[in-house]
Amino acid sequence: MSKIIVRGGQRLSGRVRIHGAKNAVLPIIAASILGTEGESVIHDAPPLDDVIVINQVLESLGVEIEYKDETIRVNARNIRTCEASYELVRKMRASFLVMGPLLARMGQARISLPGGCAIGTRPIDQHLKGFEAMGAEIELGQGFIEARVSGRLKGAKVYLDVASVGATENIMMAAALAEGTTTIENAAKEPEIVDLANYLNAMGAKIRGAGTGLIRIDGVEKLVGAVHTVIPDRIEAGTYMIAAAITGSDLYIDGAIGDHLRPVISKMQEMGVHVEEDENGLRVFTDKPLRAVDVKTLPYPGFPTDMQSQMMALLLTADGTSIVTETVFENRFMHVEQMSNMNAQIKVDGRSAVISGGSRLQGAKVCATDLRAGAALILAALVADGETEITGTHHIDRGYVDITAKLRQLGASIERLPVEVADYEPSEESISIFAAAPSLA
Ligand SMILES: CC(=O)N[C@H]1[C@@H](OP(=O)(O)OP(=O)(O)OC[C@H]2O[C@@H](n3ccc(=O)[nH]c3=O)[C@H](O)[C@@H]2O)O[C@H](CO)[C@@H](O)[C@@H]1O
Ligand SMILES: C=C(OP(=O)(O)O)C(=O)O
Repeated sequence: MSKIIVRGGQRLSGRVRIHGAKNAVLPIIAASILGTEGESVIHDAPPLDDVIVINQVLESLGVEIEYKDETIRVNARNIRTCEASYELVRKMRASFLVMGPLLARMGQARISLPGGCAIGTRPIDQHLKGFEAMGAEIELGQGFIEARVSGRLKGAKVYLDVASVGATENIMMAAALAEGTTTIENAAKEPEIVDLANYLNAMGAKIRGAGTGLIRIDGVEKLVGAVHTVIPDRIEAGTYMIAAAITGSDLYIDGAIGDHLRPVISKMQEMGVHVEEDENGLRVFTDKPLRAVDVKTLPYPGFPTDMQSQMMALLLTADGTSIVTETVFENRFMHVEQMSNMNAQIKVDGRSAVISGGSRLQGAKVCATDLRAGAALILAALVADGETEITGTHHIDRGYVDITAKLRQLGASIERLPVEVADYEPSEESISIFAAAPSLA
């Protein structure tokens, strides 16, 4: 266990390299299960705890994985079991993404319930609705979800009640090997969906419309290993864009794709931040005090919920009052209490938070309650007076490669220290993102 110590007040400068996207590589690794022949080679796989966990899930199924220098080689010719254990699935919700590929290839899958998490209940009803529409029988019991189909899954018309990223991915992977055509209406449009579809198509799938609300998948009989390079992480890029703006610095975000970050760029420009785009990345800098703006999270291409807490950190430094409305997850304001310990002036009213900008942030002892909350606390700490100590760093390690080293190299005063178990409050278990009861509703 470790804690991160930040001493605020340093200007940053230079360039920071953006790693491959966590939320793209996880479904891509899950999809590699579908390759009955050949090897998949996945480049730019970021060295993150979540990537290690999904690799372990695949290995537990009998898939051979080699992970070296940000490249993963997958040989999925032999699947030994169709059951993903509680021990692994509890570590990471996205493990549930192996359900679609296993069901399509093996005709059965038994996965531990992924459960809710700190940011909301996170049901999986839309995933299951899609599998059922394709002919699967679903049984729930003893903390497991079991899905079976005799013969192949059948193509079906699936309308998603919510444009769920995970359900779109799981159904798309299952449909790739189904008999006949599947359409997903009200599909999620995130760039990570497009990246997954590109990988599946390289494996031999026939998917059209990924990135729009209507995806059409003509099922094929066989998929084979393929070579793929994962897209850059737009949320990691957005986090460093805010690091530049909050510290009044000038940074080059190497590898960021402007098109994937349109809502973040627009909001930051509305605040008075300068963003210059070229083919290799983005330059972000400020030359005047920032203005307050209102932000509402929405599915892509709306403002990403995964950038909400970092944006809130930036709004704390703006002139005036901002309102942030979270519409994607019902409980994603846990950073507010931690930020309040740093003298942030924020009032939460249901799904909205009213942020009074301009009060000086003070260093404090705070806890990362989830991944992006942790990133936002680091950002706030970069401009706080004095020292901030952040625990709960295992959440941050799920989604940011070497965040302390990257920020230090840009000029931040930041270090990671080991933490004595006795000093660690609240306990890792009690803030576990998997603590809440599972929900299917
Ligand atoms: C690994 C990964 O890619 N994680 C991302 C993914 O999570 P994830 O795929 O879990 O998020 P979803 O898009 O599924 O969730 C969006 C909303 O839909 C609801 N819902 C979802 C599924 C379902 O069957 N029923 C249902 O009601 C959820 O409770 C939530 O309110 O998209 C989220 C929304 O952009 C991001 O915050 C996560 O970083
Ligand atoms: C919520 C996130 O991830 P996950 O869906 O893996 O919990 C995130 O990346 O911010």
